[in-house]
Amino acid sequence: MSGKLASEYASWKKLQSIYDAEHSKLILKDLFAADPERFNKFSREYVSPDDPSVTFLLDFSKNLVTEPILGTLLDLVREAQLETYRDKMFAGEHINTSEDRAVLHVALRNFNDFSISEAGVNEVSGVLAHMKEFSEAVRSGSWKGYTGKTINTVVNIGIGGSDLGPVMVTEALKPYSKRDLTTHFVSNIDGTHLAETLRLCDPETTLFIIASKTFTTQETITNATSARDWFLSTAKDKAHVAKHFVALSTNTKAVTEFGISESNMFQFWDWVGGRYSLWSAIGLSIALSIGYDNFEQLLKGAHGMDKHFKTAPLEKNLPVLLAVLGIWYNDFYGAQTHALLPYDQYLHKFADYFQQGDMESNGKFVTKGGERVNYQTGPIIWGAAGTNGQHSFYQLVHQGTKLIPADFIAPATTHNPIGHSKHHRILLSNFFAQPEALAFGKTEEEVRKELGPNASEPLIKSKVFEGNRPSNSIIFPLLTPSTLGALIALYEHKIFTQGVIWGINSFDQMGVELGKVLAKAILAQLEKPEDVKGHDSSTTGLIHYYQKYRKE
Ligand SMILES: O=P(O)(O)OC[C@H]1O[C@H](O)[C@@H](O)[C@@H](O)[C@@H]1O
Repeated sequence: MSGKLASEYASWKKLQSIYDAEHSKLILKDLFAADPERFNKFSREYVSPDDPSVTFLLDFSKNLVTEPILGTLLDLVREAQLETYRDKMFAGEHINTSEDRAVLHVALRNFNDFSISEAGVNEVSGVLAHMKEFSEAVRSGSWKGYTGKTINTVVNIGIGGSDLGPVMVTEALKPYSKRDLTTHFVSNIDGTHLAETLRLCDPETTLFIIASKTFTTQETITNATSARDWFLSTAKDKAHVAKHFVALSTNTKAVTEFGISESNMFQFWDWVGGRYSLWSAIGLSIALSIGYDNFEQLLKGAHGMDKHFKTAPLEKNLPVLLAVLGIWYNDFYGAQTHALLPYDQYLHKFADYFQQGDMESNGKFVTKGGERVNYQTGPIIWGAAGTNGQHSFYQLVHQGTKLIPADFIAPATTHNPIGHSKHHRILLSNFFAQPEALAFGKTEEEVRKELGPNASEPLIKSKVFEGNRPSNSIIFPLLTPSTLGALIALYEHKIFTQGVIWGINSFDQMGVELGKVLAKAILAQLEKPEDVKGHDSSTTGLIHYYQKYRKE
């Protein structure tokens, strides 16, 4: 972000020559054998500066790095002036240059430690107070529906950043949820998503949260309008909307035009990016589900990680370490993807969440200065909760032809210790075993020994695990709101660090625009075949086929 392409940095060039000269010699088995201190050197324990109970261990010793390589990766961070850009972000400078905006999700969870002067920042506590008051009223039953009944169902209507964060966190923190308040999330424009959700709802006891930063997103406004129609088909009187619809948005005008009064609107600001917005009013469904105090713990956990990111030296700075390890594989080893593999069912949406968080942030081929990069930027993020993935895609991770760096994430203690934690011990035995198998594999010699003299050559070859496949492991005591907050912020700052090194703007999302524009144009042509104009033959042919078979 210093105006240069990352590939022009001296440290980048040095990393390339190290990779060329040494990568064939970087064998995890040998690295561990040569240094009994490897785990101690390449692992760090995070303890929140605010609360010692918020802690986790990051073990990155099973990565294809040595101390000199890590040192050079950190030189790259220095050359890219990460610390300067980080401080600019925390100070509220407009680092989202294409949209001329500050990037201040850290201000949403700032408990007076950072002084930030940007319009709206002084309104954060007022919105939080509104969220507290409202969520407590709904949860206590004092907020009534239009027939005087207590609300027992919440439907969040939003998409992208106005959906994925709340979904992921309410799933992750289910043990803290009010079990008699059901939360649903409707995002897809496919009417099936809304229809199947409304089947589970009673208009007298359902609260709709319309979550949209812009309040212009086609999917959300269409779903919200249909939800309101469904509600009014029973409630009849428009005045009842006030008890059943609230909005989370930056766009007061559009919210009031939709028919939601300003008093039922929870504000946020243009310096909150959609994919960084779960900490804002967009988190209302989280506060409703787990209670405001737990929501505040989530914010506090993230704030502790913000302080760590802002003050820890680079070699101890966990987001920075994750970022440079990712760069090593993405830009030098040619890895295309990065897997997030939580061994915790509650985190089953974690990878989905960071698909947007990472790929919408760093999926860019142009630098902030407008130059096309000549290196890889954001990785493809994917993953699933363990152990399900083991019975699905791990075959390729272990024995496929691709290098797939992965983060294994697990709690030491489960919220559901059934069978005296028997399930959890089995789960964790897999959490420990998979990175071990990936790193150290199984040699041909070992396979031969195991199968005995009569085994066929093809069978022997098929059972060899080459190993040397890198991973990080993150383990923490228990998945609490504050620990989850810290984990999310860890990845947010990792993404920030990588974006700074690649010189791209991690905070705009121009790439989602073209499809939206084309869909609008096509929507107007769907009625009659003769209206279908201006497309290639493939698109025209597809639309004509649809027109032939559509029923309504
Ligand atoms: O909250 P909104 O304005 O409805 O936007 C929802 C989503 O729209 C687009 O896909 C992008 O801009 C996302 O970053 C955003 O999260």
